[in-house]
Amino acid sequence: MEPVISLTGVTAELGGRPVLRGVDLTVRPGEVVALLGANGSGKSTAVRATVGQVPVTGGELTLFGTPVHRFRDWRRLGYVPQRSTAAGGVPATVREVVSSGRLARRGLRPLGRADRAAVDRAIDLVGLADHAGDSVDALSGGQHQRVLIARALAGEPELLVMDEPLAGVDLASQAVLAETLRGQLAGGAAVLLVLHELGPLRPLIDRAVVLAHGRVERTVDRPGGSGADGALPEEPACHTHDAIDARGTSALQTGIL
Ligand SMILES: Nc1ncnc2c1ncn2[C@@H]1O[C@H](COP(=O)(O)OP(=O)(O)OP(=O)(O)O)[C@@H](O)[C@H]1O
Repeated sequence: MEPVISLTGVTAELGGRPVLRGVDLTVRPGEVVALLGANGSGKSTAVRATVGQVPVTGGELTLFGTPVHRFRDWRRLGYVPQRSTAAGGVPATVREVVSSGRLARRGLRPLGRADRAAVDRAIDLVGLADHAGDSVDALSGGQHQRVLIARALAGEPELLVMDEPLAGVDLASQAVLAETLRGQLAGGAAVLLVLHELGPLRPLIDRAVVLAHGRVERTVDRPGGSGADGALPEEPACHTHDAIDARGTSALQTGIL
């Protein structure tokens, strides 16, 4: 089956510094791949390169078989950026922000019945039906994150790319997201997501890819499976710095990160 995302020896630079130093990564239809790694290891850059926001300086990156620089079919892809970079200060309601997720599908046509139904479905899926008319500025951080997820879902994408979708989201909402993703997967979607903790998404993940210094350090298949117990700790600490306690000794015994 043709991969929906394929990175082969991908390099990228930011501010003149190499950030991705030859990343290989494949996501096939229906797969969920998690990108893990310490702060600064290149996770967000890999994701942003995948959605065409960071230019690739070497190697090959294809989306649905097309080199990313020639890819135009963005309606097939839903993107949830890191929260801090998204929609800050925009005076819009939840429904308006989520409706913008239909843009790539409908262009400049007014919202049709199918568009409105998809928007309502997405808002419902993330549990914000009671807040659809609220200003996003009035939402909590975790609710805001759910709006961004709903915006991506509203486009009914074949591929979801999410940068830390669980950041600032409480456990109950993480479980809601896991259920939502399960529904997307049942519909055949593929998912690439940056995570700091696998949390309730663990059983859904086909492959965990750990980045270090802009390269793939290791790959763990089926981190939720029984055979992966030794490879992934119960709940990986994702920041190397977090694993160092006040005395400067490592608090992590078996962590992959
Ligand atoms: N705009 C920029 N200009 C220069 N360097 C940058 C820029 N953005 C990020 N970097 C650097 O690129 C490296 C990778 O950053 P990236 O955001 O991809 O890491 P990350 O793994 O997603 O980290 P985190 O877990 O903190 O989100 C870091 O060393 C960072 O300092």
